[in-house]
Amino acid sequence: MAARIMNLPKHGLCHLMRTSALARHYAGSTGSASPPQFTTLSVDDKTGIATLTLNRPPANALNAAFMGEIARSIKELEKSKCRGLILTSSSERIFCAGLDLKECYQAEASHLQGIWVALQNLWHTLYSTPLITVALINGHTVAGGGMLALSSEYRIMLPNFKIGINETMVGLAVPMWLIDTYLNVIPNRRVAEWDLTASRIYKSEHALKAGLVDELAASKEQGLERAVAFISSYPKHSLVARAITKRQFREKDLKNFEDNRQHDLEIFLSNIQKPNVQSYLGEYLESLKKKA
Ligand SMILES: CC/C=C\C/C=C\C/C=C\CC/C=C/CC(=O)SCCNC(=O)CCNC(=O)[C@H](O)C(C)(C)COP(=O)(O)OP(=O)(O)OC[C@H]1O[C@@H](n2cnc3c(N)ncnc32)[C@H](O)[C@@H]1OP(=O)(O)O
Repeated sequence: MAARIMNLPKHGLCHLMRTSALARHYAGSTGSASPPQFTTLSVDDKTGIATLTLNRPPANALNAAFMGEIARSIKELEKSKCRGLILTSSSERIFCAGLDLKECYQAEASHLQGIWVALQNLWHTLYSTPLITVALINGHTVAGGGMLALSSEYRIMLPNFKIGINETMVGLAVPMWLIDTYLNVIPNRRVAEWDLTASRIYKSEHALKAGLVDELAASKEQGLERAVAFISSYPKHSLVARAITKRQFREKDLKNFEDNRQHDLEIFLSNIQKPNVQSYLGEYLESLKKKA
């Protein structure tokens, strides 16, 4: 396979687009269009499949710059001839630990707003992309990390890791757009309600049984092979119709989100700044440190 790192001359436009009008326009909603810091992107010339590797040690915790970078890469890939995207992690233990909680602790309102808007934009971009998306979950993925995995179309996970949405455990409600995303994967409302209210975290093997992930792979290499096989299973001639069909399935969720985007931001800002939530967040961060 002739994979290229960062340059996409045959498939076009990805990196040229960082300075194009579209990239500048997009930067308005996904953060500044500075060069990638926290991800690497490679595209296989033969298959047109891109692999975006999350690389923000130690936990791939999501801050605004990181989320903006992921969202911009997706938008750029949409403009190239890429057919599919594999999301994975450079870490051997953690796919993504969700929002960077250190940046949510005792932060200015404007900073918190930037984080939440970036999270909203990232969700919208990934959930609505016409690209065929696969999350290759080669480590733990919780909260915002669970969001990345669940917004993708297909999930391949390595054994012995954790996946789930644990927001109620950190004292906060799960937003409607994430409930809709969860239901798109686990349509059994009772199970979904139980999982999200109880902050249920699944081990890989149980996640497979529950339908939260689609396959387990023994290694990252095997997972990559399976991800390529999944994306390649869609014949080229079906891609446009496929993308329209995917969009139709997700349209209602996207519209609900757009209708409530501002309200969702206000709820987050109000909750995250509450003294009891901040105090709990401080303790939670200490507990993460003490584990080391
Ligand atoms: C307060 C919540 C804010 C808003 C939510 C409100 C509502 C919205 C609801 C849903 C929308 C979706 C968005 C959700 C918001 C979030 O994402 S909140 C994030 C919640 N995340 C977590 O609770 C994960 C915490 N981490 C872990 O459980 C474990 O680290 C993990 C299982 C991922 C990996 O375990 P392990 O391999 O043992 O690693 P360590 O625990 O040792 O961690 C390694 C280092 O990474 C640091 N770290 C881990 N997680 C975070 C994090 N989220 N932010 C910042 N830093 C993190 C950890 O401290 C270690 O650092 P060190 O090596 O000690 O320096």
